[in-house]
Amino acid sequence: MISLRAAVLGGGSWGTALAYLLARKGYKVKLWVRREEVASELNTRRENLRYLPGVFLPEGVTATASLEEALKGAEAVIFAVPSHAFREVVRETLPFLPPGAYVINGAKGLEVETRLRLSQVFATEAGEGALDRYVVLSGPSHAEEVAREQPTAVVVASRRWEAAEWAQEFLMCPFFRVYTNPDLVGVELGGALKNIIALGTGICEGIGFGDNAKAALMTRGLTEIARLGVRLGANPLTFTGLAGVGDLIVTCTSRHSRNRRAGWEIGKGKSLEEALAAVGMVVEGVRTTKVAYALAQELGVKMPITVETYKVLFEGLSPLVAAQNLMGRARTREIEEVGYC
Ligand SMILES: NC(=O)C1=CN([C@@H]2O[C@H](COP(=O)(O)OP(=O)(O)OC[C@H]3O[C@@H](n4cnc5c(N)ncnc54)[C@H](OP(=O)(O)O)[C@@H]3O)[C@@H](O)[C@H]2O)C=CC1
Ligand SMILES: O=C(CO)COP(=O)(O)O
Repeated sequence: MISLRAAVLGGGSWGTALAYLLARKGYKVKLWVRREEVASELNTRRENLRYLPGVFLPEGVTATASLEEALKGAEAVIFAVPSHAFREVVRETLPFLPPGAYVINGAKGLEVETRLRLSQVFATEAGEGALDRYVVLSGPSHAEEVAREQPTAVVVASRRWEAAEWAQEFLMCPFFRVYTNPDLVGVELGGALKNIIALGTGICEGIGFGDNAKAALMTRGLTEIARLGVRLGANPLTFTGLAGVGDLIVTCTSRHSRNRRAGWEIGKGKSLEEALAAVGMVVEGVRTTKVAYALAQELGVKMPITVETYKVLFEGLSPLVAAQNLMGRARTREIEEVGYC
């Protein structure tokens, strides 16, 4: 077995699951968390009680609150912090990033203030050339299942094949199958935008609607994800893959999804703040809805589900009225690009 050194940044559910996976591959893993007391609890208990209870960390994982220590000698640095913390953590990481190390980002979101994808955020901090070693990891992969070695298939994308293939080899193991895709833009957008639809699906379930409504939201949601994605330069085929429909299915249907759960709480009548408190973990779709809503207005892209979700989250629109608004839209074709002969 090849013994590599990896730094995983972020001790939430995803960082903990990825640290578990890499240690099971025989790598030496440093798991960086921002608080000293959390690092020492992880090292003594060997369990992340708050974010991933019931999973025991293999011996190869050592937690630390020092970025310098985490990054020392790392061949790969895996970011698993929420997207709103990504720029700040990248900035703090850069002085210690070993030259030649690959950067793999597992976060699924967009930066609210700039509306940038996270690879663009990375490039603004680390320089454009650093993207040659930057890889995004996405696809249907709930931490709770990965860390229990349940079969999972994901996708890695980079602007350089060599970097994507390196990450593929680095991450792949019998319970974690990794595909490559050259479409960095599409893979990033698929992972971020599906969370909006998962919130919508959760709301719909919370209201008490059935499976027909859920399937309609997922299908029409995919249409608007692809519309915005293509407008931003993505390959439409990416949205038929793991980072598109794959992640959409899992996030809209899984009991593990925090986005779906937050939506469900809202559908049941909770405010956004109450729903987020009930979930107690990151709900990326809330910020992503803000960004996608702004991009849709600015670029003139039709995204009715995103617009109604935005109004429910931020303008106090009743979920029931949002559903009526969607059902009452003017009649239209399913595939606008295909005409009648
Ligand atoms: N969970 C999953 O199954 C998957 C998650 N993802 C993505 O991974 C990313 C991380 O999510 P996840 O692990 O689930 O989140 P969690 O809510 O489980 O944990 C968040 C973690 O981030 C830490 N954190 C929050 N703010 C900062 C900050 N400013 N600096 C450093 N650390 C910070 C928290 O630390 P503290 O406790 O100190 O606040 C906590 O350890 C998200 O973008 C998510 O979409 C992708 C695939 C699967
Ligand atoms: O992206 C995920 C699974 O692929 C995690 O989704 P949630 O953040 O909704 O739990």
